Amino acid sequence: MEIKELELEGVKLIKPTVFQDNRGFFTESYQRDAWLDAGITIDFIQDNHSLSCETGVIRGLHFQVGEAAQTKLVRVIAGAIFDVVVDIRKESPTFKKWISVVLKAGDHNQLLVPKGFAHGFCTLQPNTEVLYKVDQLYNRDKERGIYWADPSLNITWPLENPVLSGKDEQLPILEDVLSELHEREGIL
Ligand SMILES: Cc1cn([C@H]2C[C@H](O)[C@@H](COP(=O)(O)OP(=O)(O)O[C@H]3O[C@@H](C)C(=O)[C@@H](O)[C@H]3O)O2)c(=O)[nH]c1=O
Repeated sequence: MEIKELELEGVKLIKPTVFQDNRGFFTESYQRDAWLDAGITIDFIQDNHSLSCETGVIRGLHFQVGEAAQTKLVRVIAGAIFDVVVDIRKESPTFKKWISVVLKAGDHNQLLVPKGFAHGFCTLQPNTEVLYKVDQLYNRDKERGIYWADPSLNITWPLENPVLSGKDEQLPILEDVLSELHEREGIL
């Protein structure tokens, strides 16, 4: 297993060991003790799985606030995504900075998204399936989102007219999300 620290503190790319043979491959896509030994001391309690049928679907940018904030461990088992992580911690030296990673089926890479970051992705192929583990349960009241094309973030998505959910179409820009959370300093 290899772990690469990416440019935003705490965001890691994890490459598990993969055993190839004449039948295909085998990999331990998650093994609690090995991941703990590698410094990923997170108690994952929920697994999520999404299918996006078309190329050019954007899901995001999403996060949960307060006690419901989630660490996510993201991987792709069919298709490919342009995966984006944005630092939304106001006190962080990298506040509003984002990074992207292409995750695709067959490369087995996983992206660790810490609490305090918004997450979203764009599908690069049809029928893309994303699996991710989270360390807090889904909480509809605590979920928030940022509009994918927020000009203050300047994310260079690989397309201009994505397929979005009705919810994601209506998301506010980061500045408005932060004003809404103003009363709750430190919530991220
Ligand atoms: C995320 C989530 C959604 N749902 C439900 C709510 C809704 O009816 C349906 C679809 O939800 P959404 O439209 O929010 O799904 P989606 O847009 O795929 O949301 C996901 O996007 C990516 C980028 C993330 O980072 C995730 O944390 C999550 O926010 O599934 C759950 O029951 N549990 C969950 O954990």
